[in-house]
Parts: sequence; structure tokens; C-alpha cells
Amino acid sequence: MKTIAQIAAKLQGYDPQALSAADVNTFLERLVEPVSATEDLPLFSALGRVLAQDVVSPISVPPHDNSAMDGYAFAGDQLVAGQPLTLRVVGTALAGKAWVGTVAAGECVKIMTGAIMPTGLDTVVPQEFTTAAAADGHITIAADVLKTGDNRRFKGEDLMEGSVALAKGRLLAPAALGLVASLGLSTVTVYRRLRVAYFSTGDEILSLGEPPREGAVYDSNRYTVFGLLTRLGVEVIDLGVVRDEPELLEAAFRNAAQRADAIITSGGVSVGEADHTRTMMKKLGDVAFWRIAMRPGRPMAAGRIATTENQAKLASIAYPSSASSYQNDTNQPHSGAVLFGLPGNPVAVMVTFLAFVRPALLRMMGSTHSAPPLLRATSTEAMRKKPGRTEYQRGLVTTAADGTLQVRTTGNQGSGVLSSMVQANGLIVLHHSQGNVAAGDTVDVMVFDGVI
Ligand SMILES: Nc1nc2c(c(=O)[nH]1)N[C@H]1C(S)=C(S)[C@@H](COP(=O)(O)OP(=O)(O)OC[C@H]3O[C@@H](n4cnc5c(N)ncnc54)[C@H](O)[C@@H]3O)O[C@H]1N2
Ligand code: MOO
Repeated sequence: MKTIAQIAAKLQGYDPQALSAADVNTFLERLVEPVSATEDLPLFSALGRVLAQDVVSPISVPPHDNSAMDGYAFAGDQLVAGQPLTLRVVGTALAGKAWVGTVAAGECVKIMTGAIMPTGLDTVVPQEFTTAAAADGHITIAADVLKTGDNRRFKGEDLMEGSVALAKGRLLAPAALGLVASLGLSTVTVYRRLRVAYFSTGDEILSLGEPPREGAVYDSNRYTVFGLLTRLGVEVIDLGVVRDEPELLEAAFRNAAQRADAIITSGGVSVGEADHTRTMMKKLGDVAFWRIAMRPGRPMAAGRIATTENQAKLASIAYPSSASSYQNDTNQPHSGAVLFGLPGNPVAVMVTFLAFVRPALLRMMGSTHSAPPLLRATSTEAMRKKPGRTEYQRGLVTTAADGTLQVRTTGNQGSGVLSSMVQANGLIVLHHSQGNVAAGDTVDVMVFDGVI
């Protein structure tokens, strides 16, 4: 396990006061590791979990060559271009058991969808392409309606026995559950569920149920983060609102580090004066404080908070104040819960979660899932953008009259304004080196569906 200083030393041009969004992800990728414990789960309990072992197919799917249509099976070499073909029906192959018998030239077998192809036959004509001569047991296939091999499904065309059906690191979605079931397997080996603790900090933050008071705001971050974490399938340890008092903060961090793999907090990571959050993060852990070249979500902290057992080891870590002094740091590796100290502003919390925390947590869950592709849409409006930082604008993607995708922003983009986040169905990502956007330009959008 690497210390913050060791990771920082490896990052070219690491500057905690002006870190690009891409560098944040590189940093976090090095900071976090997948959990190691695994468990065997029945399929119905495995949705959203991550495979800890390859699923190797014990059988071939389908197990036999079979028919894709209700119709007649025959040897396709009898088809002649431009001519109809008349065949005598010598039996019926039903789904679920093999038809026994031989089929000579000029003969065919009536067959149902999914029934095993009789030996030597390779083609199925759907019933609708045939005419049956009344009562004499013959059918006629119209000219040029099919070719040899049509409507035959091959043994193993979905999966061959012994092949890897699903690789370790795969997040189990509905299709994957179905695929595992098609192999006859009732359980899968998955990584244990990740445990993530969350608390909000700040004296002005009210818990629901408290009466409103001047200067105070209700805690919304606790609910957005709960939603984001729950969608990710982790176990959420909710620690509520923690007031800005050293003893309370210390107890909350220690409790969280004991119980969770990762701790997420909101608030107290900027430069404000009455803030013990930063101080406590430094005291209890190995933490970097960043100013990220992005909007919203500039200030953020990341690192590790020690559990009580390894507290002594962590306490000996020196905290260099500049990037250059990281180079000489030779601290030993240590363990502890990973910390994501998010800024307090409600939209900044969601944006930093989606941009950085989510990919890091997926990695901790054992997932090898790469980031979902960004969608490209035409901006219906001009947007001012300074090169040198990444900006995330709340956007609403719709389908234009010509069927292409278009996007507009959803109003007030202040980093505390949740209503424009609610109206959005994605974040317009204006990349680090990108400049102003003109109406009609194509932009990238991180869509929420399937993510949050
Ligand atoms: N001199 C500077 N001031 C600020 C900077 C800066 O770089 N230099 N950055 C600004 C930015 S950007 C942000 S974001 C905030 C982040 O500050 P903190 O992380 O210390 O957060 P707080 O000050 O505690 O809160 C900011 C804001 O968000 C509201 N908040 C906090 N927690 C919650 C919650 N759980 N639910 C709802 N709303 C919450 C809080 O009331 C504040 O309005 O710093 C800027 N300042
Ligand atoms: O970064 Mo702050 O999060 O813009 O509001």
C-alpha cells in the first residue's frame, strides 16, 4: 500500500494546488486497491456485485445444433436456384428430445423451434415459406426463399464448454445473471460488498427534523451521497451530521475508519477558519489537500484515515507542505480507510463523486469496468469556458426533430444550486484544454441514466 507521498512522487508535475481532473483520477487509481474477501452468492442475490473469479462454462450453450424456426429440416444441398423443392415429410422433431431416424434425399422432418437438428440435416425452412399438398405428406418450398444452413443454430454458438463466459472483475448486470443461469450455475463467487461511511460536517448544517434557524441549511449532501452510494451497490454506513468540534470529529473519523473501507465527508476542506475538519484529517491520517483545476468542486481531500490499531504508525508521518518535499518522504506503507473529503457545496459533492469517487469505489469493489462512454450532443447555446480547467455544466439532453441529440444547460449553475441538477439528465463535460463553446458545437455529456 502506497503513502500519499509515494504516489505524489510518481506523478509527473504533481501540484496539489492545481491538479487536473485527469491527474486526480490517476492519483486515486494508485491510492485504492480492490477488497480481497470473497463470498459465494445465489444468483438472485448477486445483481450489482463484482465477479471475483472467471465464470467458466461447464456446458455448451446451446447444447446441440437446433432449429431457430418452426418448419421443416432438410439437407440444403438439394436447393437449386430458381426452382421450388418438394420434399416428403417423414417425421416430427419436437423441442426437448432427439428425433431418431434417417432422412434420405427428397425427404424432410417437421421441426419445432429449439428442437435438435436430426443427423445429417443442416437447413430449416420456416413453415410460412412452404405449401403443403393436401394429405399426401409432401411440402413444397418456394423458389429462392432460403439458402443452405439457414435457420440452424449451432451447438455452442452462445458459449462453448470450457470457455470463459464472464471474466473476473465483471459487474453483474441483468444480462450477466441470465447468462450464468443459462450455464446451469446457481451461485457465483463475488467480492464482498464494499462498506462506505459518510458524514456531513459544518456547524450550519441542520439534520432533518431540526427546526430552521438563521444562517443554517438542511443537510442535503447526506441524501445525495446516500443515493449515489446505494445505486453503486455498496453498504452505506450513515454517520449523520458531525459538528465542527475536534472531539466529535475525531470520534466520527475513528468510528468510520473502524467500520468502513472508505469514508466520504462533505465540507470543511477549503481554507475557512473555524474548520477543524482539515486539522482532524491531518491528525488522524495521511491526507493530501487539493485545489483541482475544475468547476465546480475545486477543493478536495484524499488519502487514508488510520484505524485505532495503526494510529501510532500513521501519527509518525510528516506532512510536507509542498510538492517537492514529497520526493524525500520514505514513510512505510500502512493501512486504513480511504478518505474522500468532498467540498461542502451540494453540486460540487455530486460532481466530485461522479468524476472521481465513483471510479475509485468501483476499483475498490474489484470491478474492471471502464468509464461509460460520453455521449456526443449538439449544444443549443454558447458557453463560456476557460482552457486549463475541466467544467461540468448541468445539461438536459433531448432528441431534436431530425433525430440527433441536442443539449442545453438547465439554468443557474451555482455550485450550491440543486434544482438545476434535478432538471438535468447529464453533465456537459467541457474538457481541460477546451475553450468557449459556440451554439451548434458538439459537446461531451456524461449521462446520468445507469449511473445515478
Ligand atoms: N478563499 C476561498 N474560499 C473558498 C474557496 C477557495 O478556493 N478559496 N473555494 C470555494 C469552493 S469552490 C467551495 S466548493 C467551498 C468548499 O468549502 P468547504 O468544503 O470547506 O465547505 P463548507 O464551507 O463547509 O460549505 C460550502 C457550502 O456548502 C454548504 N454545505 C456544506 N455542507 C452541506 C450539506 N451537508 N448540505 C447542504 N449544504 C451544505 C455550506 O452551507 C456552504 O454554503 O469553499 C469555497 N470557498
Ligand atoms: O468547487 Mo466549489 O465546489 O465550485 O463550489
